[in-house]
Amino acid sequence: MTQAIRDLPRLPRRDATGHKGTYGKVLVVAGSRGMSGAAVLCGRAALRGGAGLVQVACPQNVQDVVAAAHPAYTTHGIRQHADGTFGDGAAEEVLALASAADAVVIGPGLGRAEPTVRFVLRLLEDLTAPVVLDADGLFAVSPFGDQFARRTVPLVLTPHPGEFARLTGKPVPATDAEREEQATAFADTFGGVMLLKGAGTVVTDGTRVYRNATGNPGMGTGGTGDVLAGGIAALIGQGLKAFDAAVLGAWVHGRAGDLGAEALGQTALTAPDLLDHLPAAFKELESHW
Ligand SMILES: NC(=O)C1=CN([C@@H]2O[C@H](COP(=O)(O)OP(=O)(O)OC[C@H]3O[C@@H](n4cnc5c(N)ncnc54)[C@H](O)[C@@H]3O)[C@@H](O)[C@H]2O)[C@@H](O)CC1
Ligand SMILES: Nc1ncnc2c1ncn2[C@@H]1O[C@H](COP(=O)(O)OP(=O)(O)O)[C@@H](O)[C@H]1O
Ligand SMILES: [Mg+2]
Repeated sequence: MTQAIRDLPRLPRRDATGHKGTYGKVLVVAGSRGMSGAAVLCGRAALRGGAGLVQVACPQNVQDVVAAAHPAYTTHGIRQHADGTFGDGAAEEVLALASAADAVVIGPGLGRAEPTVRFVLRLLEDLTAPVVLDADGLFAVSPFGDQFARRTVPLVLTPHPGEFARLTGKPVPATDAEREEQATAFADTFGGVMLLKGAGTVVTDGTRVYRNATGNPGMGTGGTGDVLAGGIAALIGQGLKAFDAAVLGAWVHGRAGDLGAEALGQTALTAPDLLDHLPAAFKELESHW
């Protein structure tokens, strides 16, 4: 194994008397017509990540498809525009759901139309639970401005290099050193957690910097990032601080990818295979309880 488990944040042990209320309620705000899979992968990852309860909020037109993809999360069909994206008034519906959430993921598969951007901005204004912002959620805040700096509610941004470039307005960082330097400067300025994905994912809060060594190029396949976002939210829901959840989430996600590649090879690996290998990756962490 490339990184010692003892050097990672500890996976919270599950108390003998714990119950689903103990392990966090995760709300996934994701999906639109044509991208229901992003919501499914994220919701399933939150379950695999150990969340006590997972709710998936998606536009009405994809609710049945999302619900049919897994029996263990609940789904909430939110009002929509004619094109199958979150509609006018959707933010109020989602905020009502989020009032009971311990962590919220916003972004996978939302789309990028102007009303969706406004929807995301409205959620970020009013949410009081920690947020993992990914994919089209990141698009909505790009380029990243002062209005998001020093938020009191924890915010974890999980861009891939293309999304990071959109956030910063600069070209994609060319070297590992540049990735680390730009990610750290970004996190320092906005006061949250930056997880810059790709080979050698960097996680930083502007002061601490973790470079992840698990994972492999087999993970360069659609939907693997949606799995990561759901997993991090689940760890926040179990009580980890945002930075620790991002570090442990990156490690276990990459480890699932490595176990998946051992079993299946890199070429044929798909995002659902990561979900299937998360149990073995988590068991490695549990062996250190
Ligand atoms: N089943 C589904 O419904 C899926 C939906 N997805 C959604 O599809 C939408 C578009 O997401 P995309 O990420 O494709 O869109 P983007 O246009 O943001 O990113 C794609 C581009 O980013 C750049 N990029 C990505 N990784 C890079 C790296 N490591 N180094 C350098 N450049 C890199 C590349 O130029 C790539 O073509 C999002 O809403 C996303 O959540 C995806 O998550 C895939 C699965
Ligand atoms: N060569 C690689 N080595 C390690 N991890 C990788 C590699 N390529 C991709 N990944 C991982 O796969 C995930 C891809 O996320 P993302 O680009 O958001 O995918 P999607 O949006 O399709 O879900 C990230 O966690 C990234 O770190
Ligand atoms: Mg992505």
